[in-house]
Amino acid sequence: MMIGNRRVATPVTKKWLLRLKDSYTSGLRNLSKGQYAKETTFSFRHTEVCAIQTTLCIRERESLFRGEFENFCVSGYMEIDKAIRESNDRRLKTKYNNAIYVIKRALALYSIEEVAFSFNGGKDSTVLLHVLRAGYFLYKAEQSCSNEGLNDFPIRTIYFESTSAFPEINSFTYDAASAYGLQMDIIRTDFKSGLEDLLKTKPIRAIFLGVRIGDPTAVGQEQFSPSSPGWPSFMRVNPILDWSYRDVWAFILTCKVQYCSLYDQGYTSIGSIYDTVPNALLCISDSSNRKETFRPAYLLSDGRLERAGRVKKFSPVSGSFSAVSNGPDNIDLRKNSMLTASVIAVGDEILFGTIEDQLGPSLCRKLHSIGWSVSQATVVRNDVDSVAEEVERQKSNNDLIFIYGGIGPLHSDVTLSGVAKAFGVRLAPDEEFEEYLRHLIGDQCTGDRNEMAQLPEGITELLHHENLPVPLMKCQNVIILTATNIMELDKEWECLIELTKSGGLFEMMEPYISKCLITQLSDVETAQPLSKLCLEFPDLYIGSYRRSRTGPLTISFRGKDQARIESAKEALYEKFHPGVFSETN
Ligand SMILES: Cc1cc2nc3c(=O)[nH]c(=O)nc-3n(C[C@H](O)[C@H](O)[C@H](O)COP(=O)(O)O)c2cc1C
Ligand SMILES: Nc1ncnc2c1ncn2[C@@H]1O[C@H](COP(=O)(O)OP(=O)(O)OP(=O)(O)O)[C@@H](O)[C@H]1O
Ligand SMILES: [Mg+2]
Repeated sequence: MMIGNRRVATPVTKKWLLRLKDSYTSGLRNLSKGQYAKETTFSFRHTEVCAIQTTLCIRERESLFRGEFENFCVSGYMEIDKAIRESNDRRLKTKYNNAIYVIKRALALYSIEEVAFSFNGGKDSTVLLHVLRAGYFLYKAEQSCSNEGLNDFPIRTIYFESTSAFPEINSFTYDAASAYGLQMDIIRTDFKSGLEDLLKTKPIRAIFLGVRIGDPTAVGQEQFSPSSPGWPSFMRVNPILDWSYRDVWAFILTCKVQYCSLYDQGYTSIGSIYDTVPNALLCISDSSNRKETFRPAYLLSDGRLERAGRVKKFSPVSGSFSAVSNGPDNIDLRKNSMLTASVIAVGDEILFGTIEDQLGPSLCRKLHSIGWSVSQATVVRNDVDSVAEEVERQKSNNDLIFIYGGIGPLHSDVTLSGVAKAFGVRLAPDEEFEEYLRHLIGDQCTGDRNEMAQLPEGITELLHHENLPVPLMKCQNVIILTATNIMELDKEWECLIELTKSGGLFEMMEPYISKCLITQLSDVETAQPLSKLCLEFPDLYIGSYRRSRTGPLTISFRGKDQARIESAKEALYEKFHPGVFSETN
């Protein structure tokens, strides 16, 4: 593959490099030092080759675009079209051609007054801006059989401006609008009412959006999708719906178009200032001055993790993650909030009683230690439907589900199929996962290996950690553990916590505190006062249990507020003679 005057070998040999981070960062380091001669050959995986390719493009680009906004460099639609046609990225060409086809179809179906472009300065929006311009001018050229008089871009552009947008996004949007002569309608209300008002006064029937498969809002959408029930009526046109994260960056870098500067600071998908941080997967920490810097967005190797910088924001007040969804005043009072998980073990042997499940109880303790509640721990049979039914039941009632057992190449390893079925997707081969397996299993085993590399399509995130030989998997809110014993579980848990701290995988809550009292009082004596105590302290979990019918009764208090636990304990003491309770762990 020729990139500029350098040659980078595509991975023709079987020597794939497993450690993605190390291999490509060292590759890129070398490249940036300019040590490689014209014919240097690398053995890289396709994502790495793409990263190197984009780096080379960006370095050319940097020299072209210094001085960004003062001198916004305009790309003509002909240049865009030419850049794609001349590129040897076949996949990008296909994606581009499909998008142009969708745009031409839309323009054939609706008049120019009836269409609008929803533009917000994000990377997907930026791609759409250029593809839409190219599509529009190509369409017009076909119609009029000439290129003359084709300088204006008349498609109405709508921008929902918000005070919670990043200033960089705002200024990029305005700069792009003036550079490309966009006719902007600025709307300062929410999407729905803004669109309602707009559609009352304008004849808009179709809106182009930069939505892509993998965006949470893309679920169920096609290239032409009517707006949802309850929304004003229009057609959503999604020309880049099937583009991946890689395709987006390949387009931007191949066409050398400008994009918002935040993407060079580690932001990979941009929402509001309250719910977006740089993607921790791009973080370079400098231990000498304790400073964190971030690599640019186009270097994110696994596009499925583009939203890892969304939703959670580090809260300096509490020193840990908190949910900040609606603004700074809404900092979560984590003591009162509750997140629930459920735990599913897959294994006929546990149900036969041949094997004792130790992972479930350990996982429950671990979840409690990070402040999560466990709503249910179940064991299901090694059977696709049993797994699917249980996951389906639990996934909407819990924030997270942990599932283990039934992972591997054996006939009884049905967990992934069950998870796929629960989400209504199929299992599909995953190249990246297969590489991990190949490294782990070696080349002796071929048949089963491929089978194991099939993952629920479109919903699986691989959770990489350097201490894990094979990544864990997350399918929406289901985390699939591969541990088969406590030691392996401890290790996987440690990795999950580290990933959470660096990338906001799930939320760490205020841990639970518990206190236990023991007494020789009988159940009959304690029953009524305890019931009353539960009503007085509804925010605490107050339980009681015996380890034997004749031994002492244990009363446990569990909650997140030490003072409340102490008050409940005192309130219980007051209901009985002094000295009948003693404290234990
Ligand atoms: C022009 C436009 C049309 C939209 N139409 C719909 C719709 O029909 N149904 C819907 O649920 N959301 C609709 N939305 C909202 C988006 O699905 C989504 O909530 C929004 O783009 C925020 O995405 P983000 O959370 O990734 O930033 C629309 C948004 C825009 C800008
Ligand atoms: N504030 C907004 N104004 C206009 N259009 C918007 C706005 N927010 C979202 N959209 C539309 O929804 C699409 C999807 O938004 P999304 O945030 O997923 O992508 P993006 O902003 O283009 O890129 P990124 O994923 O990097 O944030 C946008 O491309 C745009 O068409
Ligand atoms: Mg965005």
